[in-house]
Amino acid sequence: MTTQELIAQIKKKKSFLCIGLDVDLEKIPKHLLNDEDPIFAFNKAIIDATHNLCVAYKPNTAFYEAYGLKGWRALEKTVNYLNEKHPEIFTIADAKRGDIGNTSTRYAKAFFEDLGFDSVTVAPYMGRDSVEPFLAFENKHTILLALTSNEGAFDFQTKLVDGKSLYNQVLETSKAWKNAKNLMYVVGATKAEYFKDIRKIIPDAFLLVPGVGAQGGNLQDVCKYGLNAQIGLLVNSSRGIIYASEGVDFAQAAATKAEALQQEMAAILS
Ligand SMILES: O=c1ccn([C@@H]2O[C@H](COP(=O)(O)O)[C@@H](O)[C@H]2O)c(=O)[nH]1
Repeated sequence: MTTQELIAQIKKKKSFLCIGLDVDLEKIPKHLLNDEDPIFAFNKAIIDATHNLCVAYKPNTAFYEAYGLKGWRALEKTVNYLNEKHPEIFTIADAKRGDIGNTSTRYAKAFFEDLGFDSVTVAPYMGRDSVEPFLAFENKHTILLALTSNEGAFDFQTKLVDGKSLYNQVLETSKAWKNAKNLMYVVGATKAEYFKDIRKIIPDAFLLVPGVGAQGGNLQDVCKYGLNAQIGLLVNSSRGIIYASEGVDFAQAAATKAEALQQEMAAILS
């Protein structure tokens, strides 16, 4: 998907909501456990109920890898379902990959070509040659970890290196990489006070912003400095939406939570 197609979808739906599909069999409604593929059954119901309210879905691959082959098959069925039924939706494999160049190429092929995701999250710390293999794919997007939502972000990412914080160095250095137009960045909603400085370095890039909902991040705070002329934000909520109810009404309850965020976004955009 091109960035322009993503922006057009955001404007049409008045939403920059990304829903995280982090499926935990211990948290999904019990009646689904009788299904042949409970993970996919859960995702399909959530997608059917919420696709008009969001522009992206982000399965975190850890939640699928944890179930071995069954999990990978459910992940594949989920992204196939999205690509077939809702091709306008932006898909994010939250896999946090990155390795030496030839290995990164295999990761990129796995997520972009085999599974057909629009984007994948990548860790920047092995440097340029570990990220450029992902950037080589036309109309696919590499979402680089910049300033993450967790407490541990302060262990390294905010530390000064040559007078600048490490996450700052990640943003500035990566801008010069080949095909940098295919870069987006992860910035946690819990770090809203950093958005002003981040936008000075990367005014035009899209930011994937996890941490609203269960982690306590606030949409208004993120938008104050995070929004740019092309919107430039994908704000993610996972547990806060998909586990709104444990009952048979779970998908409707998820839609109600998603709609509350979408309405807040529509008001901000207007
Ligand atoms: O900095 C980061 C990077 C990734 N994540 C992931 O996003 C979701 C957040 O889930 P919630 O349930 O809405 O808290 C999850 O998959 C994380 O692994 C993040 O939270 N922070």
